[in-house]
Amino acid sequence: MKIGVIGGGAWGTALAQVAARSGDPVLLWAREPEVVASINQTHENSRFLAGIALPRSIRATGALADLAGCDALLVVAPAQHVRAVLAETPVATTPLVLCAKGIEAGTQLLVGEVAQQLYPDAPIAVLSGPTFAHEVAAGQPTAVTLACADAALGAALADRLASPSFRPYASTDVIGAEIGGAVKNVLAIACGVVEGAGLGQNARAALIARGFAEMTRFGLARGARAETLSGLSGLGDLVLTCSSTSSRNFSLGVGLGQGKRAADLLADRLTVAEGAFTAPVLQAAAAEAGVDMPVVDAVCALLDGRDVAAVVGALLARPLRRE
Ligand SMILES: NC(=O)C1=CN([C@@H]2O[C@H](COP(=O)(O)OP(=O)(O)OC[C@H]3O[C@@H](n4cnc5c(N)ncnc54)[C@H](O)[C@@H]3O)[C@@H](O)[C@H]2O)C=CC1
Ligand SMILES: O=C(CO)COP(=O)(O)O
Repeated sequence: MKIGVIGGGAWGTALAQVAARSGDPVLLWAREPEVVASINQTHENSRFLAGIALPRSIRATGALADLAGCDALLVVAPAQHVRAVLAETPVATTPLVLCAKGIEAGTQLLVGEVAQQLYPDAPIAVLSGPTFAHEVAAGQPTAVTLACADAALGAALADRLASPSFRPYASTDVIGAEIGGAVKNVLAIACGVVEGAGLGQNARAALIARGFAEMTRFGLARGARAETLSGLSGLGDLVLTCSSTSSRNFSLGVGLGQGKRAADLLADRLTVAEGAFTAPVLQAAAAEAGVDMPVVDAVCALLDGRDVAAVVGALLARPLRRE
């Protein structure tokens, strides 16, 4: 199975390396000419994944047309850019494995739904879980959810990507796998705020638990299965991203908690903090579905520039309720 990767950021590059562990050639499309040159000439992505030596079997291209002929495509562009990039990609019936974590602004579609809308005849899979790119690239043990409605194709993709340090778990719940990754990014911002504002470890644990309740309510309303939400792509990724400054979303929250402005924190960022884009879309989608998501609402208020103490105070002053 010849793998193509769409997106030469940290995660696309790490996944190209995962796919190359079999010894087979991997073709990676990157948007930036300097990334293409860096991978092809120095076998390193010095812009997005510096310090990791890549095998020569990974070749980079700046032309999406070159991906024609791949047997499966890993889609690793940021969520808000998946539609534009996929629209230029020769796909037809090639299986698409969505690896971005987010919800499209405007349409409220998960990235797998965007891909399905563009290519109704392409089988869709989702790869998601607790996966900091630099740990995966360094060969540290990692487990993910690999969800595909076609269980046989899901198993073939899992076999193709598995290695002693990368362990995919099969699922057929594509929606559930996507919702976990999209929602946890927003909750990670909230946990970063707790850190930045010095609110303590109790508050962080409470946010993880109550945030997971929000993820579950929203996920079930969108048709996700409870066991997927409590698995690697949901609770697993939530715990990872809510506990480490290696998370871009958590780090953004730390800045907000310190009273910095979202616009300043996001300006000139080289890397993507998906939760900042997902938060308002998720808030609107939850409101339309009649799902209560107070932590997500609080993150939106902070991204809009509201005062940290006022937002935290309002969250804690809500009427008491049953767990
Ligand atoms: N970095 C990580 O550890 C992980 C990231 N992800 C997800 O993978 C997706 C990609 O993130 P990273 O690889 O980390 O990106 P990154 O933050 O390392 O790099 C930014 C990426 O955005 C791309 N980009 C910027 N503007 C663009 C545009 N207009 N059109 C298309 N692409 C554009 C850049 O080419 C680059 O590939 C995100 O959804 C992220 O949540 C998922 C798991 C782990
Ligand atoms: O999705 C991730 C880990 O699973 C990466 O998280 P950040 O995008 O917050 O860095």
